[in-house]
Amino acid sequence: QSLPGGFVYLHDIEPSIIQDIRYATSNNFVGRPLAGYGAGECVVKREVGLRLKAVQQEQAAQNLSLKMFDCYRPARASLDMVRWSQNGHETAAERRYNPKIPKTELFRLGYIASRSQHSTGAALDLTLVDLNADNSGKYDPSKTYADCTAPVEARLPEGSVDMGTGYDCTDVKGHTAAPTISPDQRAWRKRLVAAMARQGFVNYAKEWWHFSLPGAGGAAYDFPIQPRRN
Ligand SMILES: C[C@@H](N)C(=O)N[C@H](C)C(=O)O
Ligand SMILES: [Zn+2]
Repeated sequence: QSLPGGFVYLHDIEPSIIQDIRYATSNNFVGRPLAGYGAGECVVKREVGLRLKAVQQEQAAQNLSLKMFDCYRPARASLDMVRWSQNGHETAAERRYNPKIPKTELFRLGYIASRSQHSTGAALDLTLVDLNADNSGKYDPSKTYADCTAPVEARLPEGSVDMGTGYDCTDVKGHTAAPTISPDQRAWRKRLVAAMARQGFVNYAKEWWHFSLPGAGGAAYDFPIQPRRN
């Protein structure tokens, strides 16, 4: 199954990496699947995939795994995010992701890009999973969770280590060097940043979960993400 532009399915390179591609589901800040996400599959440039495999192999020795939240993002999905930010209303469920900042400000403040590096295949959103921990908590759309800056027990469950905020928490607490997190949370962030850096990935200071591989990008793509064939 060939993809355009040298993209591959991460599962075909390293199936042990956990994938929870949130923009293919309703469990994200928009509250519905985004345009172009026809399947919850992490699609990456081959070089990016090989480096993720190396990170995964190193972490597996400590009983940890990477968990991908977003990989290649079709350009139409970013335009969908722009339209969402301008739709004139904000729900309580949406504000769980941006409790202090109106959604109309998220682009200007750099939390979402209208032309994202994700569309070039050079950017990734991810976290770490402790394979020894109880990761059984599942997101329940009928539940009212606390916002993404709340203690982990009160936030929506993500089945991953406690990084101090949930994924896509557009808040100063989500900044990688935020001073308001606990020593354990800081240690997890440092661990992820260091592991990714050893394979050349660079973290984005405003989002502990967002990394890019300098030089891996190039043109932005808009092909939809489709189910992987076995
Ligand atoms: C929206 C968030 N997950 C993200 O990836 N932000 C960066 C800035 C982007 O949109 O490229
Ligand atoms: Zn990102």
